[in-house]
Amino acid sequence: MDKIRIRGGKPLHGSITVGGAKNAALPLMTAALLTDETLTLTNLPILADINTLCNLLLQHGVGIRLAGAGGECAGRELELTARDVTNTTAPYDLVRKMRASVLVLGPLLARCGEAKVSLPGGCAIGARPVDLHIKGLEAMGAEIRIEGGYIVAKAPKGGLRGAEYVFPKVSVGATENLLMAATLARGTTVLVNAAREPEVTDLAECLVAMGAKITGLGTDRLTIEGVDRLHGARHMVVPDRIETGTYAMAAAMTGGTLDILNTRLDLIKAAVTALVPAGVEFTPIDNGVRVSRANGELVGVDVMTEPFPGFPTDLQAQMMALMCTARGAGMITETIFENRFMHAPELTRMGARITVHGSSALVRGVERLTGAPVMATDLRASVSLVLAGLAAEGETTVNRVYHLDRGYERLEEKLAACGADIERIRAEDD
Ligand SMILES: CC(=O)N[C@H]1[C@@H](OP(=O)(O)OP(=O)(O)OC[C@H]2O[C@@H](n3ccc(=O)[nH]c3=O)[C@H](O)[C@@H]2O)O[C@H](CO)[C@@H](O)[C@@H]1O
Ligand SMILES: C=C(OP(=O)(O)O)C(=O)O
Repeated sequence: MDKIRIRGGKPLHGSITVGGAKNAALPLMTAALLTDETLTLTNLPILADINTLCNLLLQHGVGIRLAGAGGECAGRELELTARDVTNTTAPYDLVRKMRASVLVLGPLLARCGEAKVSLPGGCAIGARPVDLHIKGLEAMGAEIRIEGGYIVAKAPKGGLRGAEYVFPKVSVGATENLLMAATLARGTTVLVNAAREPEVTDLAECLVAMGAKITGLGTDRLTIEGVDRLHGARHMVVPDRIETGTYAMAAAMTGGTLDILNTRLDLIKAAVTALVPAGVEFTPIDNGVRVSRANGELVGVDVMTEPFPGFPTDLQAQMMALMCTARGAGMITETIFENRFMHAPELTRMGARITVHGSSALVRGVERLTGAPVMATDLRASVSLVLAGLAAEGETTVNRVYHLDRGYERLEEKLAACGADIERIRAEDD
């Protein structure tokens, strides 16, 4: 397995270009199942998760063509054409690799009237059930049973029916699945307490470009009037706000200045609201944002993760790494996932002072972290260890970096170009 070795203590200076959001690109790709025409996605990130979903869509019969993969992010295009859906089963071997695979359920059911999708199962950060996806589709008339680890779903005669569904808790994935299913349902669907994440809005905008009738974009109440068919479209994937926030924290933690390009400040408002009192300065620049420390010192702040527009859980681990070297203490409360502090013991190996009590972690800043061998446990935990390594004194080795490759494109290259001493040790060279 590849590792990443970092010799810390070098301030980062330069510019980093952010890619399209993984968490937008994945649902957008599954939307291709809704039409027999071509959906072209631009600003596509090249990531392990994108490959995994390509493999799943290929076995459903989707034709896929990647253009311009060698160029800058904005030049990347993926053409997806589901002229015929030849297979409505999403097998365990592909679904287990990535939870977002469950997003084929709504589109398959809406387009083909049936779907058999492996349960994605639990994962490191929490149990992550899919009950809301299932209940919402049942409200639209689907008959669903769980059989042999699969969700086996059938639409009623004549197709899914519009319905009102009130989410008992906010779910990004369930909102996306139901939104896609509703575009081809008979009648009107109203999704209440829907997720408002920018990636959900990006999906809704793409569906509208494909001919869907959706109102309430960006709000927690989405109204979808079903249409008979959708057509092809060309859509640019929204910039990755989590990648943006991660590099912003890298600049602040190393005491450098980064221009983060191809992104939008409005996507990370909640992070900015937390980071400014922590001593981070954000200056809007052309096509992005400049980030540095305001007065040389970071200070501890309290942060609670919440659904958008609150502080994103996908930036919680990075925020914890930042607070490890801040003056004073801060409390981080995780309200979305029940097991998302696995980076805490690894950060502690680097000298951090963190006490976890249930869903809260008290982080007391230390003068400096020291390099150590650490283990990545999930995607954002991994990158928090990279951030800690960049700020630490001495050498850090992050093991199991395949997690990182799910969500960060050319991470070590981007950081090295800004002065980080970071390299990937390939398994075969180790
Ligand atoms: C590919 C993608 O976009 N992943 C993101 C998406 O994951 P994902 O869509 O899986 O996350 P959800 O918003 O669905 O999960 C939020 C909470 O709801 C719970 N829940 C969810 C569905 C359900 O049927 N029942 C249920 O109880 C989950 O266990 C979790 O506690 O949103 C999360 C929350 O912003 C992010 O951390 C992930 O990076
Ligand atoms: C948890 C994440 O992704 P996923 O939902 O694909 O596991 C993430 O992007 O941080």
